[in-house]
Amino acid sequence: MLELLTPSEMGEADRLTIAAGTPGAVLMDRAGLAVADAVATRHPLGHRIVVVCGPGNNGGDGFVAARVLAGRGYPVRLMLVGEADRLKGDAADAAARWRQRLPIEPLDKAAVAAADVVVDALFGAGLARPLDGEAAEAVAAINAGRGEVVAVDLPSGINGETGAVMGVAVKADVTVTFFRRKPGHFLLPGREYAGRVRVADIGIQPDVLTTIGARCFLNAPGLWREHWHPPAVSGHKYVRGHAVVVSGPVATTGAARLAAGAALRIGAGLVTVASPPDALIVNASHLTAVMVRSVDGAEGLAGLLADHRLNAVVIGPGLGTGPETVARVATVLDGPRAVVLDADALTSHRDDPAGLFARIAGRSHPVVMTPHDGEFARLFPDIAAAGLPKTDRARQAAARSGAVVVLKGADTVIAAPDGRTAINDNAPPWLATAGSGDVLSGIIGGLVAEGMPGFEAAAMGVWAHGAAGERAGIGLIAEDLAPALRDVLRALAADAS
Ligand SMILES: NC(=O)C1=CN([C@@H]2O[C@H](COP(=O)(O)OP(=O)(O)OC[C@H]3O[C@@H](n4cnc5c(N)ncnc54)[C@H](OP(=O)(O)O)[C@@H]3O)[C@@H](O)[C@H]2O)[C@@H](O)CC1
Ligand SMILES: Nc1ncnc2c1ncn2[C@@H]1O[C@H](COP(=O)(O)OP(=O)(O)O)[C@@H](O)[C@H]1O
Ligand SMILES: [K+]
Repeated sequence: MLELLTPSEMGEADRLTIAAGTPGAVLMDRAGLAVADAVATRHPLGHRIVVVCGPGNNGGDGFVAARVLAGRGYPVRLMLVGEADRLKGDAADAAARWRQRLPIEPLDKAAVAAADVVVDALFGAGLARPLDGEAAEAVAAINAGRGEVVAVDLPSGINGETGAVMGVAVKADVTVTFFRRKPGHFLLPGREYAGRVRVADIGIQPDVLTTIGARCFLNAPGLWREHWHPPAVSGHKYVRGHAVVVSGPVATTGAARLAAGAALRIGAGLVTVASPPDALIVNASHLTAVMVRSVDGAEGLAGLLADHRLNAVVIGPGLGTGPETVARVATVLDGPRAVVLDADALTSHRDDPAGLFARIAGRSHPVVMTPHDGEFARLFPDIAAAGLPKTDRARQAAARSGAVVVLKGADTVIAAPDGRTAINDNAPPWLATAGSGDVLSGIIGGLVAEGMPGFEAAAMGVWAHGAAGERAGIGLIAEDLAPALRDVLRALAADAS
């Protein structure tokens, strides 16, 4: 159930289902019934219900829900934004059945304001342009009301593919969507408008997903858990990989240590900080379980990495930008190891991103990049400027670079070069704190050292980082994250057994 379908993919699911013999009207009846059930489980008989319908099939679902709820004895009023005689197809039929017993009213703002529950059936997958006029007024009235708001499929005004607000949008408490959730439920700002998202089965068969080629997922353990193995009874540290984190100069060593501690905590068997000689004393005096080695420049790094048991490298946090960093990145990418590129390792390639991508091309070991928006725009300026949904930005960047791209933020998107994307939704706002990104790069570095494939390691890393942040709670500083990973791992291991 982790697939997320864009409105056009959902339309395809709809068409395939209808072509296979289920009439559209049946799908609409099931959708409307699911909405009615969601309202009825939350509201006792007697609660006043207002259903606000739009001109398309989202409105059609609203007509069905209104009829079902009225049939169960709720006081229901239905208001249509648009002309009743312009309704078409299944929606027109659903409207006709409603009208056999009760009237279609124009928008009555006072009634919307006073309702115990408002069903938002204005627009869903068919939203085509920003809302204005009466539709925008209806949204304002719904948002001003005191009752609970139950949105049909999407909060009206939210773009189901991008999560963008098209002019204005309904703030829902609950959104009832059908078959599968949509990217717009999780990409910001959509996530803040959707409330709790419920998925209703309306009889669309999962095999349509293969035909559609659904490639976007919600980031949750089901996406990667089978690729993660808790320590085995017969295991030892040498089977869980050896991660190297490259340290910056004496004044900026903390980032590498944060990453190294996280790599060890997530489960890498051994972790070494590769330290410039003049920073060795600083690193050594702060590290215990993490090892430290004195490594001078790109050449020194090449010497350390000649030992191929050191199978994963995290490079970038606190490193400094410039040709020396470019040279070290080239060294790291030139050999059989997994690589996580973060922060200064990314920014240092702003003048020659293609040179970096050429080094990544054709590698058989995973490369994961973890840019925030600023770093992303330095490496992929055209993609950043094209106004694409976040999922498409990350996907295009992964395809171009050959790396797994983790485009960070409150709604981090993970994308693989093969086109898969995952949207993360578990990161609490207090994760946005100095050094938090360094910890993330270390977590992912630890997971690729353990042998996880790049996409799954990146997705699990982002999820575990969010879960650790949630467990540590408000007031978190980056140092708190690695300790909090213990609880996260314990729960995952218990779940896997
Ligand atoms: N797919 C499925 O499997 C199933 C789908 N189902 C349901 O169908 C919904 C999709 O229905 P849909 O395609 O009719 O689109 P919908 O969201 O009602 O909007 C289109 C209408 O709005 C209009 N319009 C658009 N933007 C506007 C604006 N800014 N301002 C004003 N008007 C605007 C547009 O007019 P036009 O652009 O043609 O002028 C058109 O009239 C989906 O969300 C789900 O609830 C379920 O029944 C079960 C199975
Ligand atoms: N509003 C937010 N809510 C949740 N997580 C966030 C938010 N803003 C940023 N993050 C997360 O915090 C981390 C910050 O990383 P980064 O920008 O590299 O910061 P730093 O360089 O200080 O470590 C990323 O994992 C990012 O996804
Ligand atoms: K809606």
